[in-house]
This record gives sequence, C-alpha cells and structure tokens, in this order.
Amino acid sequence: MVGGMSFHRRRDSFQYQIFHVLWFRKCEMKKPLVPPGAGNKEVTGREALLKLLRWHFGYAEFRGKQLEAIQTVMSGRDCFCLMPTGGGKSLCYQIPALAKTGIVLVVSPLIALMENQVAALKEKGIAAEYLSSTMTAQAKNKVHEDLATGKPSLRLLYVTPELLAMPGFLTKLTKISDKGLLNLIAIDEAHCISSWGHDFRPSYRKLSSLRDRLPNVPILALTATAAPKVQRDVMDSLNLRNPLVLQSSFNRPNIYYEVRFKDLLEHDTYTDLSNLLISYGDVCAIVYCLERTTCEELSIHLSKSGISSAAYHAGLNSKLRTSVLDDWISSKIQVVVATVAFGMGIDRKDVRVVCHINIPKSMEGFYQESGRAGRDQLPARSILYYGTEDCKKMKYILSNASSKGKKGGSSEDRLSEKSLSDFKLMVEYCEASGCRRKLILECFGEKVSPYLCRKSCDACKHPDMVAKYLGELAIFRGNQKYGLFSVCMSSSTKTVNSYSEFGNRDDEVSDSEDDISDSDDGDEVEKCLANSKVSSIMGLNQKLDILQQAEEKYYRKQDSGKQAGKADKNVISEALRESIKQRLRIALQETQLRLNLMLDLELSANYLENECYRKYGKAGKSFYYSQVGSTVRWLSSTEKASDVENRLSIGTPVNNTCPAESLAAPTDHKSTKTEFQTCGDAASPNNAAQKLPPIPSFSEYVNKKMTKSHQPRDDVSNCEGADVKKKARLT
Ligand SMILES: Nc1ncnc2c1ncn2[C@@H]1O[C@H](COP(=O)(O)OP(=O)(O)OP(=O)(O)O)[C@@H](O)[C@H]1O
Ligand SMILES: [Mg+2]
Repeated sequence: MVGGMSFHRRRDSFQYQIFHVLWFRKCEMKKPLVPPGAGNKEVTGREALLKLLRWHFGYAEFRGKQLEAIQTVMSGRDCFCLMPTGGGKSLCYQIPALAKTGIVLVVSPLIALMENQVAALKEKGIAAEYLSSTMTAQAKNKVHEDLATGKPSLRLLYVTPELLAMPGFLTKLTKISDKGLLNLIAIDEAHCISSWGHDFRPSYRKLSSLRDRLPNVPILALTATAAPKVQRDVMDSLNLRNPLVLQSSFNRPNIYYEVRFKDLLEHDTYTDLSNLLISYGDVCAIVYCLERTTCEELSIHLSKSGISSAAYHAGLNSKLRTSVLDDWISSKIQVVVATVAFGMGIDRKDVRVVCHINIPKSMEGFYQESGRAGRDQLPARSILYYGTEDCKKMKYILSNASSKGKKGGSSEDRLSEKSLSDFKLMVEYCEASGCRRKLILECFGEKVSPYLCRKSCDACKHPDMVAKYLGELAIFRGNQKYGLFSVCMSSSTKTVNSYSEFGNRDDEVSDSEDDISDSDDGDEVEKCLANSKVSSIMGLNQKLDILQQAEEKYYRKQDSGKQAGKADKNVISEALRESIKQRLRIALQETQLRLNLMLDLELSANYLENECYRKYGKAGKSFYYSQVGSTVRWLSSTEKASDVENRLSIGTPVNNTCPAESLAAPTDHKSTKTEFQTCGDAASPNNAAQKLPPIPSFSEYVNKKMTKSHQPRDDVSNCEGADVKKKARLT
C-alpha cells in the first residue's frame, strides 16, 4: 500500500523557492505599498497586476484563475470563485486591495484564520486589520476610528459575519461605500452560508442582507466546496448578480491518496501510523481523529515513539490551543493530532502527510482536511485508516442524531438521508477498488479522464494489492456474498453500546468558541448538530434533546450499574472482540499454511483473543489492541509449529473463578487458563468438540450481577448457563 513517494523537493522548485526568498527580502527592505511606476491609482491590466503580485508576494505568476477573478471583481462584477484547497483563493481579494485606493472587506468564519492572514499581510507591510471579540477595546477602537474617517488608511479589513450584520457597522460601511472607497466584499469560505455544506454556520446567513445594504459593491464568494447544490445555495443566498463563475478543477495532483484497512493491519493502528511517520522522516503532519481522547492517546503514543507531537481539540483552553498551533507552525513539533477543531485557515504550506485515524463523515470534510497537505504543490500524502467498527460508529452517530426526528416529519428524514448518503460516499471511497482520485472528483461533479491519476493513489498504483485487501476484508467480515457497504451499514444499530461519543466531530467546532468568530453560541451549536437545510428548521432544543437521549441510551446500556453520566470509553465491546477474533483467524490461517499445521481456526482464534482479553480487557482498549497486535506479530514470525501448538494447548486448573467474575477482578495470564478449565473444560482450541466459555460484555456482567445479587452464588452453574447462551448464539 505504500506508494514509494519521495518528499524531496525538486531542483527546479528549490530554485523557485530561492527566487521567492530573494524577492521577499527585497520587498521587506523597501516596503513601499506600490511597486515602482504603479502610482496609487487603479491598476487592472495583466502586467500591472503581475507587478503587484511579484512586488508584494514574491510569486512569479498568477495561478489558475486568479487573474481572471481579480480582473472580474475590479471591473465591478460579482464573481464566484471555486478553487481547490490551497489553490490560492486569498490572493483573489488581496491583490484588488492593493490595486485600487480604498478598502476590501473580507468576511471570514474563524478568528484563527483572520489572525493568520492579517499577520502575514502585516509582515509584508500591507495595511490589514481584523475585528473580533478577542481584541482589546483599544485595538478595536483604533480600527473603528480609522473607518469613521470615511477615508480609511486600511487596505484590507477582516470581519466576522456577525459584526457585518450589525446596523452600526453597516452604516459605517455605507458611508465609505458612498465615497467609492469600499472596493470589494470578499466572502471567504462561502460554503459556510449553505446549510447543505459540511461547515454550515448559521451566522453566515446574515450576509444575505449585504446586497441590499451595499448594492454597488461587487461581491466575491470563494470556496473549495464544489458540491453543485452548495454552489447554487451560495449564489442565491448572497444574491449574486450575474456572477462570473470560475471553477478550477478540484484535483490535487500532488496528493497521493491511500486507504489502510485497520482490520487487516499487522500492528495496531497507532503503531502502524507511528511506523509510517518514522519512515517518512522528519515531516510535518496532521492526524485527524474523531474523538478527543483518541487525540490525547495517540499523541502520547507518537511521542513515546520518538515523534514530536501534540493534541489539539476543542476541549483544550484557547491558550493551550494557540501554543500547540504556534509550536507546530514554527516546526517545534512535527505532528498535530487533532479533531476537526483544527480546521479552516490552517495555512502551513509544507504539510506532507494528512492522516485520518477514523473515517470522516463526508467527502467534503475529507477533501477539505486532506487538502491541508501539500499546499506548496510538492508531493504529499493523504492516508485514511478505515475500520469496520469506525464505519458502524459513524453510521450510528449520523442515524441517531436524526432518528427521533424521523418520526416527526419529512424534513428530518431528509436530514438523515443527506448525512447518510454523504457518508456512503466516504465508505465507497474506502471500499471501492477503482481510482480514489476519480471518486473524489466525481463526487464534486467533475468529469474525470481515466489518465488523470497517473498512479497517484493506492488503487491505481497497486491495484492487485488493494483488490487483495478488499478480499481479505470481506473474509474478515465473514461476508463475501453481499456488498461490503451493506454489511457495514446494516449492522450499525447493533453496536450501539460500544459507542461513546455522539456527533463529537461536529461538537468540536461548537465547543471551540475561541476559534469561531463572534457568533452567538446558540447558532453555532445548532450548526453543529446537523449540517442540513432542515437543521435550521428544527429547533435547537429539539436537537439537543435528540443527542441527549442518544447519550442517555448509551449510558444506560453501557454502564447501567455504574454512576450515571460518565461513559467508559475504554470498554471493549462484544463487536470489537468479534472483529479481533476474525483478525486472529486470518493470522492463524497464514501461520497454518506457512508451518503446515492443522488447527481449528475458529477455536484457536477464540482462544488467543481470550488470552488478550483476559490479560488486558480490564486495562482498556489500547492495551488490548497492543496485546492483539503482538499476538498477530508472533503468529506471523514464529518459526516452529511446536511453539504454536504449545501456546494453543492448555495448562491445569487451579481455581474456580468464572470468566464473568474475572472482569471484576484483575486476572493474570495463569488464572486465565485456569478459568477456561473451570468453566466447562473448554479451553483447548485443539479440542474441536469443546466450546470456549463465554465472556460477557461489561454491561452484561453488571446486569447479571444486579439481577443475581440475591441468589446464592454458584460459579460453575453460572458459567454453564452462559455457555448454553453462547451455544444458542452460535447456532
Ligand atoms: N500565484 C501563486 N504562486 C505561488 N504560490 C501561491 C500563489 N497564490 C497563492 N499561493 C500560495 O498558495 C498557498 C495557498 O493559498 P491560499 O491560502 O490562498 O489557498 P486557498 O485557496 O485559500 O486554500 P483554502 O481553501 O485551504 O483556504 C498560500 O501559501 C499562498 O501563498
Ligand atoms: Mg483560504
């Protein structure tokens, strides 16, 4: 699966970079706003604009449709600019700000994004400012005073959508506009206005009044979200007048796309990732996780493996988040392990790897996040770790967030349908054997030539290997007859009690109020609960209700005997155990062939899984995973058939503990064997006639304990009873 991509810069690119540096130094030394000969009057011709580009930004040429966009808005016409992530949309409004006396207003959804851009512009000596709730009153006043003059010295002013909607502020803008000094309104990340988009922000809706209030100012909408429905929504909502729609291909040719199947990895996912990152050397990377706890855990794991990393999520205070961001931007740390809170506006050019540890919920989200790789146009890589459990979990989250609504009416059905069909595309991306690049682009309505990819995704570069993995995945799931997607999607509701976070992915955005512009919290939470047109129809309380009920259900099932309100995210679910058994079965099968053994695969896998579970079940998922990983490694490397046979045969019983009881009290490896023998003498996998004793899930255990707490204790009969239950399940 590894695509042998080199991250070394090409020679010509290196020279190009030096050229940039020299240009930049030159600009830094002089710093006048206008290049020689340009004067301070309006410049619209190609040559003059090019001069500005070179003078201020040090770039040799305009990229893609930048020049067209710039000239369009400078002529007073609206423009809708659809460019890929990292395509250079910012320059489409930054150059006009330099080319004409007056001001360009930029609406941006995130404070981090504004800060970032304003700092970069100031560094270049360009008069740019932003207004946000995080600024001191003094700093805000300074900007307001400048605006109140009616002839601002600023060239670019970044604001939040909420501020723009305030009547006082609009009045100031109208004054400036009346003097012909408001040249352009740029709506960055314009897809946020669409409730069909993956980043819907209700506050963006307020921008629809701009056209009425400032009818003579051209509007430039910019986004990397290509879904046609979103595009139409953006144009309608902003009342764009005969806009020139500039759509570049969304292809990111420098990104190599790869999917790694968690269920089939030789090691556990964390180890696989750390090995991968180590193999790339000291590269800059972002790892996206669904849950905050995963961020923390994984970051610790990476650090222990010698990779400098830090977690970033909305649960951290803003100071910590800023320091992580700063450390990463300044290369003090190599990897940020983040939730989607680490999102829009992160503009580090040399991100070489973007990894998703869990499947994202939509192609739009995936495209945006993976698109943070290789913004310098040099080779980069997107790696998505795909696992059956993750898939079921996401399906659960998406269906559950709207399940209550379904009873309520058709709009909620649409919500469910939309998020599930969005997610289905993501599952297809992971499970299809065809070109991944093609699939991404087709999702965005692009027609793709069969020669486009040029082996820059794993499916095109290693088709046989991908086909083999998909075959193994089908075996792993014990289902070759039906489509993989249907397996994954149909069984999701059965695994409810193994899920610990509901819609946390969205929640990340809502919680990070410091990241979000001065939006009212209620609005943003609403956005977070459902990204759909219907989301704005449903009341916030209703949605909170739905999530709360889902959560309660989870707690009830998962942890009915423990204190309410706290889920143990470490609990190893039955579903997980089943999937691990499958994984061990595959490993055993290979060992069997390699060493010419005769094994009962089913029982042997059950035995080994039990070994792992007994040892580390109580310690939690990570330990359990690592124990499974080391067992798989041992199976694949052991050279003697007798070693395997020895490990799979059983010792002598020494006590009468029931397996269920072992969950309540820690056991060691020795006592594990004992328990097998005690409960029906079924431990030996080589004895095909014997069945393993059941290991109930934690909730089963707790429930059983509660109902039987008044009965006389009879370990052996309990075990037998459970064994019968298991047999019944097996038949
Ligand atoms: N003409 C150009 N030549 C070289 N580099 C450029 C050019 N235009 C922009 N860039 C650089 O490309 C990078 C990405 O630009 P920018 O941040 O504007 O992308 P974007 O389209 O806004 O992406 P996103 O959708 O992720 O916000 C920036 O570092 C920018 O300086
Ligand atoms: Mg941008």
